[in-house]
Amino acid sequence: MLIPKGALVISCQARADNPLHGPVYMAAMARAAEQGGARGIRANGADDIVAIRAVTTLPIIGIAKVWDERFPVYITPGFAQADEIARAGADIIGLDATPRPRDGEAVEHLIGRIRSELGCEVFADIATLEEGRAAHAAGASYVATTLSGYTEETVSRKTEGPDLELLSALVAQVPVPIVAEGRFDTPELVAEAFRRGAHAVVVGTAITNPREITRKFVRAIS
Ligand SMILES: CC(=O)N[C@H](C=O)[C@@H](O)[C@H](O)[C@H](O)COP(=O)(O)O
Repeated sequence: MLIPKGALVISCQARADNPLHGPVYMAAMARAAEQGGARGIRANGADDIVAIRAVTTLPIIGIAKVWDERFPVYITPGFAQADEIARAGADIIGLDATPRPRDGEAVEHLIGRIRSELGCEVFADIATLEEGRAAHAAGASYVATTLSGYTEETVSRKTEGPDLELLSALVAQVPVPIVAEGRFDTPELVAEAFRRGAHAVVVGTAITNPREITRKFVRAIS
């Protein structure tokens, strides 16, 4: 297992409209995260992954976001994207493991192919306990709460903070390393995730998105 128990993983992602978009900035973010004690990096797209791979030996959870208005699934929807990010240097392939429609094969099949053909661990982003169970049954190496609050089924449960209830339910009922991800935006919430039995915690926006961090401060004074 590449992500050690107790690891803080930092998600280094910036979309095209973000001033920090681009491999140079994301590689610098990854180096800063490593110097700060991160034990894994989550990154999007082959260009960023190549640049991050060149500056760190930390395990990389690679994802490839592809937006297609015909399908709700955008995190590594198919094998072609998984193959591309594995070649770029990702050790672990992160993907949307919900059963929602996607441009490609069924997720169970996709998980099996990533393991057997690419030899990579699979990091399953899910939104419900049932989806966590199914991802484990399909052979995922890690199950993460990433998509809670972001699928049609769970959007009504989206709170400002993370979905701690889902985290606890997964830890109790799904026998695979459970990763806390999504809106863990304070050190206290990260500590709470570990108290609840998380194997690792992924933090993104609160550490690597200065624009959102600034907005949070500005909201507090306006
Ligand atoms: C729902 C979705 O697409 N989540 C994405 C997955 O890669 C990222 O946009 C998040 O930043 C990441 O999951 C980390 O979460 P947070 O930024 O809340 O710490």
